[in-house]
Amino acid sequence: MMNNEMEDLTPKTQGIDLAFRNVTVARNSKVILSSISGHARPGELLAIMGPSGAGKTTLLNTLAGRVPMATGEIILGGQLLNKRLKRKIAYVLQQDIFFSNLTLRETLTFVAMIRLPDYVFKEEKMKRLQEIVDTLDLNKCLDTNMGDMWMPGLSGGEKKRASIACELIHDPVIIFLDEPTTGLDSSTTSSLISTLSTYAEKSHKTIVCSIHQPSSQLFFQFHKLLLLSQGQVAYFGETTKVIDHFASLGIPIEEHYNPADFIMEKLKEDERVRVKAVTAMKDLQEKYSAARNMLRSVSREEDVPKKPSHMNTKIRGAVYKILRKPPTSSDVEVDANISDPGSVHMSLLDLEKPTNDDNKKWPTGFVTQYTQLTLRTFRESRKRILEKMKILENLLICAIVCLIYFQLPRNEETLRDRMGAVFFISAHWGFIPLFDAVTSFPMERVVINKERSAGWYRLSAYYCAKMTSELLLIIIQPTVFVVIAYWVIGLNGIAAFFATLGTVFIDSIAGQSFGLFIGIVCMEVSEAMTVSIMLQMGIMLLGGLFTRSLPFWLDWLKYVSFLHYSFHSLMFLEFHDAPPVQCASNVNNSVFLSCRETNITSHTIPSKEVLQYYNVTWNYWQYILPLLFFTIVFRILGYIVLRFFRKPV
Ligand SMILES: Nc1ncnc2c1ncn2[C@@H]1O[C@H](COP(=O)(O)OP(=O)(O)OP(=O)(O)O)[C@@H](O)[C@H]1O
Repeated sequence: MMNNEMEDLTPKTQGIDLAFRNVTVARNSKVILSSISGHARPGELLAIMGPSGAGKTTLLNTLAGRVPMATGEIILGGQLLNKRLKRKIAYVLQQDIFFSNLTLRETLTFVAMIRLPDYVFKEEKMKRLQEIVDTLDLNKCLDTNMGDMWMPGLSGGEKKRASIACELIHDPVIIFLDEPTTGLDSSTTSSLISTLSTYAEKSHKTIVCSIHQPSSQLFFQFHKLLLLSQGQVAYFGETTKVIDHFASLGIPIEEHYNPADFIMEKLKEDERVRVKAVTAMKDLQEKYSAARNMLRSVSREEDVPKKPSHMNTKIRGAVYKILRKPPTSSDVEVDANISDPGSVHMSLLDLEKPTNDDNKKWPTGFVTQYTQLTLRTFRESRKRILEKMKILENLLICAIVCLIYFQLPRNEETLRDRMGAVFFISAHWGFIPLFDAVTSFPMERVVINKERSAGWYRLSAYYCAKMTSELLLIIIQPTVFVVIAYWVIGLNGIAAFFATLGTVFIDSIAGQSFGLFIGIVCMEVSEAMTVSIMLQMGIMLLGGLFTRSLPFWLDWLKYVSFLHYSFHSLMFLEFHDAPPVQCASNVNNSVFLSCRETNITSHTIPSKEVLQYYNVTWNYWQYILPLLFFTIVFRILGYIVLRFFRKPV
């Protein structure tokens, strides 16, 4: 059970009022939300309830500033929602989105380090983290993997609490939760809602939470209720007054009936009840809106103290009468003045003056973000890249290559095999990181989008971390492979060995860059895989092993294949300054001039001639520089696509 003693949790910021007026959202000419108004104060837990498809998630997304096409007013602490305020909102999404390979401790430590400002010492950050872990009773699963549908990890309830912990860490002023009880058993649900309710009261925070159909015990833990039906307000007010309100509309809630169940059933089953409830709310809100406008015009006139305003006093009296006596018998709370940015909340505006820290776009600086993201990506990727099965697969492939090409004699008959071995090394270590990278972006896209939407860090910090944290990991396997295969096959000597190792690293990094770019452009694993397989075929064919002379109109294509450069640079290393290659036993069949010349007795082919025969006519750096160029260009292009074409909402 969760720890309801919230004393430990010492939030530094007080919550602020939330008010929204006439929020309307339409998509593809379909109205999803129509003129939704309401408000919540610090210390209150507001429930947004309604049948499936009523618009709860859309409303929460809109209130969190994530629906650009929404119209209406959203006012936080007296100010219209802006970028600065958006960063103070915590939004716990319906799905719990995490990196599955990280433990809860690693996940929460990352969040604390990146979301709490740089001026807070690490010890303080960890203390705050521990308070939240205690409050949400997450101690016993700190070292469990987050997990996903393929890998066992935290339970549904623990994951939900972990999502909430990630949002509470940065001490938000307002918290939105989209159906936090989905998939939880009744005792976990009840414990979660009572934790939220206590947290709202004790820490004076405003909490808005969408919920399907709570039990009656749970229902009354919410201070306020906004009932949605087909995108319209069917009730807004105190939860305790909902029964009286429906009774006043001629819809009495039967005794011992769960009010949430009753209302939802009535709204769903009987269109007349639905229309009645919506119309009553609309009338009520229109009356209050008119009263508020009158009040506002009176206030404006009074700002110009020219004439004594006994007329105004009369109007005021009338307005207050309307406000005191709503048209239904219940005291349904309607946004009378709290949502008015021009009146009461002007005072809050002064209290909420942005500090220098508030004005900062990001909670932490680039260095902290880069360091923390590098650490997290390294931990997450380590388990993926150095997966046991992958290591085994590569060792097996290495063994097969060693058996096939074991101690190749250096003669003309085996020259083709030698070339095949070199091609295999360059293709294998170009494509393994390519395919790994192709799937890595689409797989982490959901997590990154969630974090980018909430403004956790700069895209540049994430991208640089992603580009550098995996470098060390992607060169481990080719190193093992080359160290073994190079000597078993019997390739060129020691100097060429180190150059080959370096070239294979660059090949792998070029492959990874290309893969990352495809992954960013496609963003869906299946689409990215299809594109990569098609490109792999093209790259292989243009690599230089299968085709020596391409039609002139296709010949240029080889220059856009990274494999062309890696293969040719490895060929250069294999035959340049290398021991001579013995001519074929029947020199008349030799393709090399040196072997066919009768006056030559050595019967060896100079390296230069071999290289020329295989069209390796450039020097080493002329092959390596384009490879490096590819690496850099694809990384830059990847960033541009992510930055401008893959923006989260
Ligand atoms: N992009 C869209 N285009 C068209 N209709 C949409 C779009 N997004 C949502 N809707 C529709 O808007 C309505 C409200 O969706 P929303 O997800 O907000 O409902 P909800 O109350 O949260 O539902 P649930 O409880 O099932 O999660 C639904 O009918 C949905 O089909």
